[in-house]
Amino acid sequence: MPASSQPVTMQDGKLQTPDFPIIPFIEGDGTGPDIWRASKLALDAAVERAYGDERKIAWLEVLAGEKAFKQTGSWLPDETLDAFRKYLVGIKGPLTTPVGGGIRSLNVALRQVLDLYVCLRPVQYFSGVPSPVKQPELTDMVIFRENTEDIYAGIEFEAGSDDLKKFKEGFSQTFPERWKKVRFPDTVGIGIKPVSQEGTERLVKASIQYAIDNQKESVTLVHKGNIMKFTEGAFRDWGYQCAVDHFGAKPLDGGPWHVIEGDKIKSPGGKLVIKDVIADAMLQQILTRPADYDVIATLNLNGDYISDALAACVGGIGIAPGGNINYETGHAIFEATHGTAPKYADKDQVNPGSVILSGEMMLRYLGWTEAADLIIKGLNGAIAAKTVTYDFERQMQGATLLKCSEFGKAVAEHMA
Ligand SMILES: NC(=O)C1=CN([C@@H]2O[C@H](COP(=O)(O)OP(=O)(O)OC[C@H]3O[C@@H](n4cnc5c(N)ncnc54)[C@H](OP(=O)(O)O)[C@@H]3O)[C@@H](O)[C@H]2O)C=CC1
Ligand SMILES: O=C(O)CCC(=O)C(=O)O
Ligand SMILES: [Mg+2]
Repeated sequence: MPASSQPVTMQDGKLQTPDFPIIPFIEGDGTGPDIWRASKLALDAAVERAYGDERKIAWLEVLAGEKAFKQTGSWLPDETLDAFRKYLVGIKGPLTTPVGGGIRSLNVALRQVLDLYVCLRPVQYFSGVPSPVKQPELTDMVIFRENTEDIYAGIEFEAGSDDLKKFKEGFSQTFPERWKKVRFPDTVGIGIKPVSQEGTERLVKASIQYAIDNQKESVTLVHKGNIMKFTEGAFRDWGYQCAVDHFGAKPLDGGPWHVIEGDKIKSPGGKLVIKDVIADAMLQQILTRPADYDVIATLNLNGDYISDALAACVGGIGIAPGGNINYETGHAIFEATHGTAPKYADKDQVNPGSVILSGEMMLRYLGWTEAADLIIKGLNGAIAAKTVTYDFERQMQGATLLKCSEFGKAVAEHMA
């Protein structure tokens, strides 16, 4: 790192980015190292082309996942958490979470420990990308996924465990009638789904503010509140309440939809509609009526499902970026929507587009818009030239197949 490198800081609610910011990064498991090499090349190229010697990212590798475990015996060393705490803004590759047993998700742990309550996942179509839908350009949505609560909080009791025995005793004694409703009580495993008004409010508030700042027409609260009334249903009710309390929303045609109007609303229609949709219906609406949706505010698990489904509509998770953000403290870790794609590990094959675009989001978050714009230019150029990785090439007529590393270079070359 250059001697002049400094941390990003938050002052009076505004992020301050020095010219040589220290940015911690996690390479990631599986395809992570391949993707990171390609992404770093593209990100550094954008910064250099935009600012010459005036600005440069001082990358600081921090460990997590398999690499961390091999080197330190810890999956998520304290030093890594300390670095993200200290340097505020970072980026990461995907980390493996075993199914059924083993360690709990390190990705979720990072979000919870740093209280990165918004998982921001913009889903937009890049011209020329192959898509399974007829009009992919109609999909232009931004997901605000609650990132710290819901079933992801990890309060689970394994069937047959001592903890579950204790839980069952307490629950069955306190709520005997409810306990009787459990179909197979001897072999049941139990998960708890915490959803709070505070957690909902800060997420929905951020989503409405984003919609106002970006002249969007609607925010849709997506929930399964007909079935999970006091968690997902409460999310919907608290979401509408948040629109009323913080933005002066008024009921639309008697409710439950609301509308925000006034000087601060600069959307083409002059109003911002706050509406809600039940999650299963939403998963078909994104295919049948994508143009009806702009900003999506939803709970953790719904947001996870909707992210991959929406990404598929615009070309897949090879090109689906994201950021985990706490808007009050400024802490943010940018990362792709996809996982480690283990069958492609070390083959230099997968699309680094999601991490490159996550880096683009990070540059914009840091206020380095010129470099962020160059990433978009480079990516558009590489796609327009039909020089793409396997995931696009297999669906494109006349495309040239590039390796992961070659795609990173192609993005950099098309910035010119
Ligand atoms: N934030 C994180 O770190 C996340 C971590 N994970 C973890 O990742 C691991 C693997 O999860 P899995 O369910 O297989 O999901 P993945 O997202 O890793 O992979 C599923 C499929 O998506 C496609 N894909 C993924 N990444 C890319 C890419 N960069 N370029 C092109 N195509 C891509 C591939 O499709 P195809 O086979 O068609 O080529 C791949 O087989 C799990 O341990 C999971 O917990 C999962 C999500 C997020
Ligand atoms: O933490 C994981 O392994 C999976 C997380 C995930 O799928 C996501 O955040 O989209
Ligand atoms: Mg996911």
